[in-house]
Amino acid sequence: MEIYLLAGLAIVVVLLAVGGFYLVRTRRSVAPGEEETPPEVTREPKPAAPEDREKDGGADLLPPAQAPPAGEGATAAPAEPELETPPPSAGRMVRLRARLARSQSALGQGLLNLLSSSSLDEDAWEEIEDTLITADIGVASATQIVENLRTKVKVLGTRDHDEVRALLREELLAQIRTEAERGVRTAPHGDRPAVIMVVGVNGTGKTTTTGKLARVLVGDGRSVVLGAADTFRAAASEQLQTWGSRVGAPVVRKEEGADPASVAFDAVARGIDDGADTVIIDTAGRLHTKTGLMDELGKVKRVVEKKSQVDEVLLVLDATTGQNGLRQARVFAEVVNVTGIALTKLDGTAKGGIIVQVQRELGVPVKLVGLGEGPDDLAPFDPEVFVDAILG
Ligand SMILES: Nc1nc2c(ncn2[C@@H]2O[C@H](COP(=O)(O)OP(=O)(O)OP(=O)(O)O)[C@@H](O)[C@H]2O)c(=O)[nH]1
Repeated sequence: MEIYLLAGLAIVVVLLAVGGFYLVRTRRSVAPGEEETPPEVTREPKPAAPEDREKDGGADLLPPAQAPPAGEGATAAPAEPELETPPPSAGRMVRLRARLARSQSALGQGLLNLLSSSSLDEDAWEEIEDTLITADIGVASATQIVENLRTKVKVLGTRDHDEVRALLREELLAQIRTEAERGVRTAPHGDRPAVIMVVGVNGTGKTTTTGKLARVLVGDGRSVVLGAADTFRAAASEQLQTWGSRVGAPVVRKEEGADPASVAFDAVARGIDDGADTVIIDTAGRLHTKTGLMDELGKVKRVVEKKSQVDEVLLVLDATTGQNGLRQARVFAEVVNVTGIALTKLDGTAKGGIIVQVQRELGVPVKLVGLGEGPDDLAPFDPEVFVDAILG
């Protein structure tokens, strides 16, 4: 009997020892954090709910916050990309004044030297006019400025540097100021976002300006949706996605070659669904034929207007392209109702006079100026800051 008891006890001890050994081994093979993972967390990314896809209108909607960072496992919560806080629109041009002064002050200094010289003869007046024309101010405006200055200098009999500067400032401002409202219309209408179409020839800085404008608006506290309707070049949509990601603005995009009007429509639909303040649509601007351009931009506008009115059609113009750029601008103005001009690359040319000429020719104000390749190098145009930068 005792033998049976002892044998029973020995079996229990052996079973306990073997059980303990396996328990320890199993626990060691589990990574420390993993044992807390609830079983229902799956390794597969959750497919989008059908209603979400419907809401996106089938477009490739890639808001950055939802895209998992490359190389990370699907179990890890997608890291929120750090969003940038761009500076507000107010005071931007003042901050960029040094750039303007660098590119434009040779014009102002040349004019001031000529005007305050003791021998202000016919040749000097001709040289003043040539200097203005060389700065792309246009013949009509240059002639008018010279005529007005001649009269004033004669009447006042002045050569004093400060007085001459004040006269020139007045004349330049008179040419640059316009009656038309210079602010970009970005405020929503009730539950509908403001819609801005950005048009222009490729390479002028259209996509960059669209991205920079989104930053200006985000800096002013507005919510923005971007539409990559330049489907002609896949890189343009990628580029816009990057701009949007940096400030948390959703970008509505589709595959290369997709119908630009459908992207624009989806972008506005997304803007309405999201309760966004402003939708900005980057369009393709290849100048194939005038009819082709008219058809494309006309269709984009018509289709957008099924959802919401178009508040602004901003024409992007490269300041370094001079007369060629103006010719292109004329074509755009003929096919679409341009409401404002975004003049880019003003940091790269001394021909800031193009502002006067383009406003005069197209009858629409320059609303924005690009003063560099940096993300915040776009500013609402301020004529006084501009003229003061020219005159030093
Ligand atoms: N220096 C300077 N460069 C600028 C400015 N604005 C845009 N650019 C540059 O101009 C180049 C063309 O800009 P994009 O925005 O790609 O031009 P786009 O008109 O959209 O052309 P696509 O993308 O081909 O449609 C880029 O290298 C920009 O960085 C500016 O104000 N100053």
